[in-house]
Amino acid sequence: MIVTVTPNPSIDRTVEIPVLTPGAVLRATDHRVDPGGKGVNVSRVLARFGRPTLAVMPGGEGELAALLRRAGVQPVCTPATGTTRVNTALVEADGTTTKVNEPGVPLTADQVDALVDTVRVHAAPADWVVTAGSVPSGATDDLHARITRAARSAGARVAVDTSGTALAHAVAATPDLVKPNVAELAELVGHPLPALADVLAAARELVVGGIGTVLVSMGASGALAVTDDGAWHVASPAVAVRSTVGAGDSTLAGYLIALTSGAPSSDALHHAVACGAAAVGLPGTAVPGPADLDLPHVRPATAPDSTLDLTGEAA
Ligand SMILES: Nc1ncnc2c1ncn2[C@@H]1O[C@H](COP(=O)(O)OP(=O)(O)OP(=O)(O)O)[C@@H](O)[C@H]1O
Ligand SMILES: O=P(O)(O)OC[C@@]1(O)O[C@H](CO)[C@@H](O)[C@@H]1O
Repeated sequence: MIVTVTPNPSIDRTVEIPVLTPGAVLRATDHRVDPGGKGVNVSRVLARFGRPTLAVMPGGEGELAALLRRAGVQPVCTPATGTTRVNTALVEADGTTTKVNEPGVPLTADQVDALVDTVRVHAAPADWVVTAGSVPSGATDDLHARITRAARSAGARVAVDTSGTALAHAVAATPDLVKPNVAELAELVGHPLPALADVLAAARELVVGGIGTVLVSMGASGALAVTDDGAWHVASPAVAVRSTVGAGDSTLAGYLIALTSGAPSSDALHHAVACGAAAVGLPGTAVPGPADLDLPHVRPATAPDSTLDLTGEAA
């Protein structure tokens, strides 16, 4: 069982437009609504792969909980007052995505404590707890670190996907896995990472500091996994990009699905990249299931090629 935690969940609204012209009245060619938030998306992928999962999140039994149940995910709602935020993605015909994320429902100190306590309870029977996304106002930037410590004290392994100061706090709590993208990792280590060699060095630094696995998603350049046992890179296959929203969450879910099936890190990374690539081929925040994967077209994991230039990815 994998429990996910999304302190700042969302309803994701995607509007497809031919091209984004600031200041113009744009006519949508299509639109859709998905449950959203990083942990929520990980749970949705797990559910599509038939894996048991719970999605812990602040909020009542409203529209988001109903959407999640329809997606086969059991929500665990913790106390919060307010309406779930709506995050809007404007997706152009070439797949370029502009995202507007609302701030979300603020939490009181008691509501933050209730979230952490709920995680502790549900972490006890879990193999992994994934805590991910932004920190809502009212909570402090050490929220994912607190959740990491609570889940670990209950015996679960912990994966974190967040950014900025919240990621720095989480790293100090040494979770079992972190999943930054290149820009997030660069901010964490405090310098740009223009080549795969730089990303590898930064990831190794974290592993030496006590993080079990650093899984770096690198957009069109695929993903890198670094553990105590080694480092592997898997390139992304060429994909017609429909929407990149949720690709990182699908990558993390794909990694954990394979790992908890007993796969070694190299094969887990292969599965992760297949899931990420499948996600970008789907509209909005739609997430992949087994039938969406094109495993034969994803190249096997190799030792990272230090000369690979990542310029073009956010470095
Ligand atoms: N343009 C692309 N072409 C092919 N694959 C892609 C592309 N963009 C993303 N991917 C796949 O999706 C994975 C995750 O992408 P990315 O690194 O952009 O995640 P992210 O920044 O965490 O995204 P998000 O926060 O929106 O979930 C990549 O490792 C890759 O497998
Ligand atoms: O505002 P945050 O919490 O950083 O990110 C929220 C979000 O952009 O992340 C998911 C994609 O990873 C979306 O479903 C959601 O809208």
